[in-house]
Amino acid sequence: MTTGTPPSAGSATAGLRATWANWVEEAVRPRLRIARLLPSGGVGLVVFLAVLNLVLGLLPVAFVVATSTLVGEVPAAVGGGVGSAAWDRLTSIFLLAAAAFLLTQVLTPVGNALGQQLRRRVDSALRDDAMALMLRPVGIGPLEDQRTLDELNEAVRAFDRDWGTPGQACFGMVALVARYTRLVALVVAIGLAIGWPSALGVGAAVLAFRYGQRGGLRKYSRVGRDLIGRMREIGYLHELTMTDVAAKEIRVFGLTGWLADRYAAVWETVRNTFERARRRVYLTPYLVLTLLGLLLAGGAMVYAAQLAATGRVSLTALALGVQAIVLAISLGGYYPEADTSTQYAMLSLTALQRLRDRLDELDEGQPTPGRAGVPPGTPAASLAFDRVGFHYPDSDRTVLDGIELVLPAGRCTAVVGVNGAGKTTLVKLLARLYEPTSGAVRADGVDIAEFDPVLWRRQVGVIFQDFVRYELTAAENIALGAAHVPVDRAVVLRAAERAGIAEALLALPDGLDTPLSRAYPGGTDLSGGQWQRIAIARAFYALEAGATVLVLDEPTAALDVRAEVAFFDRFVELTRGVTSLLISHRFSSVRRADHIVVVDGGHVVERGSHDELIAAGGHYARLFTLQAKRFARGLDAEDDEAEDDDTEDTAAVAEGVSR
Ligand SMILES: Nc1ncnc2c1ncn2[C@@H]1O[C@H](COP(=O)(O)OP(=O)(O)OP(=O)(O)O)[C@@H](O)[C@H]1O
Repeated sequence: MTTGTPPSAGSATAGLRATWANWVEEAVRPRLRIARLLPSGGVGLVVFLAVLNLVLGLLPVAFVVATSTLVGEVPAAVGGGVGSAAWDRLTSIFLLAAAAFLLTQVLTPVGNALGQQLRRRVDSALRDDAMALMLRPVGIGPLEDQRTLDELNEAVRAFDRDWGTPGQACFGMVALVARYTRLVALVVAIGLAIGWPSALGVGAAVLAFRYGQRGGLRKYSRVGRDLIGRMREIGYLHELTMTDVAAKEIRVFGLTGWLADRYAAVWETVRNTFERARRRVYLTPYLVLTLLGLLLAGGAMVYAAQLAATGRVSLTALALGVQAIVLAISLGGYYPEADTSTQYAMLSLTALQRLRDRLDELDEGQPTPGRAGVPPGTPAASLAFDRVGFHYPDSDRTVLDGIELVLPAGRCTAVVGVNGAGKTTLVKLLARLYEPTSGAVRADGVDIAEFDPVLWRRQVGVIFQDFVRYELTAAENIALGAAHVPVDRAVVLRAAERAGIAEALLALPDGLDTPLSRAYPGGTDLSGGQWQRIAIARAFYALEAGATVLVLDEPTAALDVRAEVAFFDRFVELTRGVTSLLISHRFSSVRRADHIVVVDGGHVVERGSHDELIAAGGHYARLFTLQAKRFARGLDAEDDEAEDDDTEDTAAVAEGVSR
């Protein structure tokens, strides 16, 4: 025998509580979020639209009341004849009904046009908000965090289409004033005409229909959320097929059939899941609620007919009751102006809120906007990584482990190390895209965290390995190295010359003004190596605009071997007096640097000049010799396929590395 409270009672209460909490979370809070957006559409416009919708809600009811009264007045008017008081009353009521009808026809498009204005204003304000939100982090940690990117993806989906936007949901919310005002007025009309039990029954039937409709839509949208991974895969496969990026490889490897099959299979899974969900979510509730609604509305109709048959209601009351019931029941369906857009907007706004929460959560440990200015000429003595330790957020792996590294001002320091050694991470810390987890980066002894990041970054010209190929003109691509100063064409040209790309750019159809994308009229695309030179020119432009530190992360990865040797031969010359940092995993490329640092396992394992390091016979010497031998044998995997005149280039490198 069991004793105590039956487990079912407690679990039923807990279940109810969970359902309630879930409903508040999914249906109430998101609606409040939509409501909070309304003021951004303009308070005056919102109030005007609300009043307009109130009127639009009442006009059809006025029409029904007028036509019902008209029906009741007909016998007396016909009896009295034209010119009688009853006839005049009939005419006046007819005019009233006509006015209600015409006003509805005139005001509905006005409401729609103003509603669109509300939609545009709200969407534009929200888009600006979302943009500001993503530009808010001083560092890039949040932008490299997958959860943040997922939330962002979900939030901006609302802006990627022109339906179902939060602005449209605001319009829909105001339009609901018309729907529900009409429902209340019709229930009152039914109550007055044929009695309150019928009125409440019809009102309940309409609300039950509405609940079924909206609840179904809510549950259905959950299916979409559960399928987000599949939808992402569809988007990815679509992009693979429809863009030129993967076109070569797909054909060379014969992947077209595989891609088409996979695309079809994922779509089929998604379609089947939605189909099953549609049946589950809509069919049973639809049948139950329709039955309930028909019973209640039918009951009210039958009751009205009985009243009429026994002479307990007037002709006017009967006409009013029947018309009001029919009109009210028509309010029990889907509201195209509100329902779908509200549901999608609720999902987007909830995702936007989660994005905000996630960014707040990630704020801890992120670079903060320091206030101090950067003294002119910094660094005058050195830039130093002072026992810097670092691991990426959400990762326990130590990338830098108390690293000590000094970049003497005005000299060229090279950091070399194998893939994954942490070289790019050093650059991210130097540019304050992340904050060290321990230790500090110091410029002339001052922790750079104290500087205003915007001012500090103007001081540092950085070109990353994955630099951006802006779909802008060649001149703009270079001048973006210092967007805070007006574009100087002479400087652009000089930077292009230093990077060895000026001649190629001037030969383009519009010279420096040629858009570097085939997506624009007169535009052209460049080769990988030419793009890399554009990026290098951007860094030179930053130097001309006042930057004192130059950081190039794998600047020659896309250059051919001969060009790489030539670039490094000139680089030290061109940047004399600049504090420069060259990052490379190719040991042979940095031998001309004043100072070479070898990073491995989060530590500096060796430092010195090329000759000193070779003489030391350590890590650097071993890897340098290994790579030089590979060059000499023409086996360097990164280069051997790039060359037309392979032998000549290999000789150039072999010569370069052994000089
Ligand atoms: N955003 C990130 N989140 C988590 N781990 C990261 C992130 N970026 C890099 N890492 C990890 O940090 C380590 C160091 O990466 P980093 O890019 O600094 O290496 P690297 O020396 O520049 O390599 P390569 O020569 O291949 O460019 C690697 O193990 C990498 O996987």
